Amino acid sequence: RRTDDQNMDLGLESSLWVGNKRYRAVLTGWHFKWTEVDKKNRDKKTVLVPVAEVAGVEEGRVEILPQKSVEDTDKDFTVFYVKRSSGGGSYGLLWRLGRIQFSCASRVLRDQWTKHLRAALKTHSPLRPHRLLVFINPFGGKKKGRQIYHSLVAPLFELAGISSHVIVTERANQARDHLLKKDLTGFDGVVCVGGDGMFSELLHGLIGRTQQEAGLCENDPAVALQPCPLHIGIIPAGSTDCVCFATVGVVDPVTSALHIIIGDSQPLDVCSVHDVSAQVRYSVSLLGYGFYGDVLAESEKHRWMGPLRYDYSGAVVYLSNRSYSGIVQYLPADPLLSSPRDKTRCLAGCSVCSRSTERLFPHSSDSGSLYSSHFSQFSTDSEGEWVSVEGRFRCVSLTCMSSSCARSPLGLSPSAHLADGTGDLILVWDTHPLGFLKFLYRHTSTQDQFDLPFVEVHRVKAVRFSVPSGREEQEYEEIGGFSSEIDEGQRECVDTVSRNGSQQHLAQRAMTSERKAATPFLCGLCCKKSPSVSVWNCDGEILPFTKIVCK
Ligand SMILES: Nc1ncnc2c1ncn2[C@@H]1O[C@H](COP(=O)(O)OP(=O)(O)OP(=O)(O)O)[C@@H](O)[C@H]1O
Ligand SMILES: CCCCCCCCCCCCC/C=C/[C@@H](O)[C@H](CO)NC(=O)CCCCC
Ligand SMILES: [Ca+2]
Repeated sequence: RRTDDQNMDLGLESSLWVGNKRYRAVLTGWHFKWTEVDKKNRDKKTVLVPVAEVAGVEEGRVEILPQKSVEDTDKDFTVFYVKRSSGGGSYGLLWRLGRIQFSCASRVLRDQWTKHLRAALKTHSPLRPHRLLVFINPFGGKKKGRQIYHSLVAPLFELAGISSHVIVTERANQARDHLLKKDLTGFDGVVCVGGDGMFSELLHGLIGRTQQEAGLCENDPAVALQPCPLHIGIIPAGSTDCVCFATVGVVDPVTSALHIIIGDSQPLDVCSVHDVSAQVRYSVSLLGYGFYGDVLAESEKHRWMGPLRYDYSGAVVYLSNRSYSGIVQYLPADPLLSSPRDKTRCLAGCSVCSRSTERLFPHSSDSGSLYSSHFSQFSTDSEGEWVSVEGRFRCVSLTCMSSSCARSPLGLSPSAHLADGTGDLILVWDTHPLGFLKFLYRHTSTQDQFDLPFVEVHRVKAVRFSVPSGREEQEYEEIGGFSSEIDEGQRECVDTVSRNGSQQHLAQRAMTSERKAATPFLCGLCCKKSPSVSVWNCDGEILPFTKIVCK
């Protein structure tokens, strides 16, 4: 890194006026600051803005939002920058467009300021995008995607000198297909205006395109995937917007637009989900079987309700009181490095994530080989020991990030990291309805949802899931409250660790007294037929297969 002294060629210092107040403005390369000076030449308040957070510099007195207006005066210039707002209890995560209009003593000085500021921007913000491909889903969330983009985002992109090619989608998967097939030359990034489903389309399109160009078959679980050269920007306009919330910290189109403008980026863990034979799917937030799969399947019938469909379907599925048999195998991550029960939160500059590259790819020097060495560890099962559990579950969830969203401000796994190469596997064993309600309710508060006797959480590198043989074909089974069949299921639950191919029995799970006490209550709720197999919810999309291998 160069120091400020070495950057004095970009520096500038002079008096400037804002209205009738005099300021001393200083540009040092990395920073632009202005200090009000009183009549006795004493310094008052200083505002310091990193050059990397300057969104744009305009000649004249300019306003952008809510509408653009320009007063073309030849001694004035306007600087737009990222201003952290404490609104909504988000402690500076909410960003607004700050604006200051300066007057100079002469036009020459004004031109010097605009020239120096723009040069500093080029030098100190080299990762800013110049050309973006924007996909708008006009039907996501509350169907406001187009309005959000045109009124809040496009003016900011224009200010920042970004040219955008906008496509309003006319069908599902259009954005994915475009990324897979069309010419992407000249674009520095892609943007989705929509929800998690739209993000997922772009993710699949970009990963697929990158593998195609590298001549790789992404459906082959043994293939080492190539990293994607393009970044994805998310303008939230969906129902859950979990990827946006968990990465940016707030769901706010202006904040997201500003992150895109200044070239911010956040690496993300992506989980590949393979069927036995069919196409691979990718997940970054929730891969969920049981409750979350059922909620999604139910909610698809009520899309017309908009974001409310999840609340309605959540209640319907909760009342149907289902649990499912399953065999879960997982490869634990190194417990010395982090744990899903620690109290860390993964934010920008997270120490676990900043060391993750080194840890995951210890012998590599460039990103191409980094990825190869990462995935080669999964092609052989030599690293670590697979743990196997079998029984009846309310839900089995795998999340690569916290998956926080407005419904669940701390998320499915509050201390999950965004880019540490691991996911958190949450096993919720069958329990009585009130116990499960307690588990769900804790997602909405700061209470630990893992501190319950029927919940387990494991930080993992890979997971396999299947249903016990015979179950796939069996479409319905009689549940009849906590019937003898469920007790049977409980007795089935065994934890095993496979060591050198041999299965070592660890524990027999017993039905807790809490569960037994709830049995009569349950009978009233669920004496009806229920499917024996659930579906997988993969970031809000239903997977057409049950048996999966994830890494
Ligand atoms: N023009 C379109 N018509 C119909 N469906 C579309 C169109 N464009 C995109 N889609 C699909 O709509 C689905 C849902 O979109 P999106 O994720 O934007 O909103 P959402 O489901 O309301 O929000 P969230 O995913 O955050 O819950 C996506 O899976 C996407 O493939
Ligand atoms: C008594 C109060 C009970 C309240 C229960 C709240 C539980 C909330 C947990 C929320 C977890 C969201 C995980 C994110 C998943 C997204 O990838 C996915 C796509 O947008 N959303 C859903 O599948 C939508 C899934 C919605 C589930 C409700
Ligand atoms: Ca992770």
